[in-house]
Amino acid sequence: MAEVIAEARKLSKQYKDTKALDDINFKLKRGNIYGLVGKNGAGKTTLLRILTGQAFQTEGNIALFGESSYEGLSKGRKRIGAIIEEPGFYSDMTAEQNLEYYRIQRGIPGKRCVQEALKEVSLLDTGNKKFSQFSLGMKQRLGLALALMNKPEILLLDEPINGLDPFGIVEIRNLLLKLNQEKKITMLISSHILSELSNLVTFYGFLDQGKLIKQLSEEELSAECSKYLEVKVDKAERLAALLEIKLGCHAYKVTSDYSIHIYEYLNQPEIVSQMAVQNGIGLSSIGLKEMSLENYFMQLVGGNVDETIYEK
Ligand SMILES: Nc1ncnc2c1ncn2[C@@H]1O[C@H](COP(=O)(O)OP(=O)(O)OP(=O)(O)O)[C@@H](O)[C@H]1O
Repeated sequence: MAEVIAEARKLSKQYKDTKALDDINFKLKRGNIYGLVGKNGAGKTTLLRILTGQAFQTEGNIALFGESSYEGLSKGRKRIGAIIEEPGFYSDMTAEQNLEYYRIQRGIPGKRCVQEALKEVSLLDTGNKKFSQFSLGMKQRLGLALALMNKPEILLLDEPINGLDPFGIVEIRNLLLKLNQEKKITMLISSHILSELSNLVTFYGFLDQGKLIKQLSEEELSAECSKYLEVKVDKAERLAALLEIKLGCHAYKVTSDYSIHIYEYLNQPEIVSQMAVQNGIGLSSIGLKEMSLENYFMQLVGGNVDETIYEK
């Protein structure tokens, strides 16, 4: 079992009129890339800010590396790198000059860490180029270099992919994967776009109006978003019984009295429809459906959309 290196227990944060976090329980395990997904205002930044000590909870507590005392948290925070707000880089300074400025300001000993961090994010060769001449992707990577300077074990990244073009998204995603796999850095990454995190995240938490409404692994999410036959009938329970008895099929989910999702026979819906009709079940429709990541998210946080591939 992987070690829990950051944890929130019954964590709430009340701003004057807003409950930004409401009874959050979550665990970040070593080696994981945890994706925190929620619409704007869901509370993602607030959670990250509490972990870094930039904000304080009104109820509950947090633990870092198993420690929840004031001293323990201060020590733990030295092992974290974070990009929560856009770091204020100087536009007329180079990548190296900007990092050197922050190195001194933060009291990080040894100049070498600047070059090492720039190397990690492939910005060593930017030479005299000023920050103002950087692409958005380069600016994001410099932010990441800043967060890497203290050789963190955990990276907390607030919307690191926001605003990037598709090329920039792939670049940052690959970089984060490399840091996770080669440097064994555990990550907590927030986003308001679920699909941005795919191919990157190992565990998801969905935050809505301050509540962590669902947590699941990448495999579980893929299974929930897989293709299925949606069958609308007059008696879903009876169809379920027939699926088991007549077809030996257990891969189904009854979603209402009149609807059932079947994860087999995707290319042979007629097997299901014939069996239903032959056994006196009223069939009103059968169609192949697939839940996209964004639609899954919408369904969780209030919308209700899905995609039909074909309808019979
Ligand atoms: N300093 C503050 N004072 C009052 N309310 C705040 C403060 N910071 C955040 N909030 C409120 O708390 C709620 C959660 O905000 P938070 O920034 O954590 O959400 P978020 O999911 O990160 O969204 P976004 O991506 O838009 O930043 C919002 O309703 C926000 O308006």
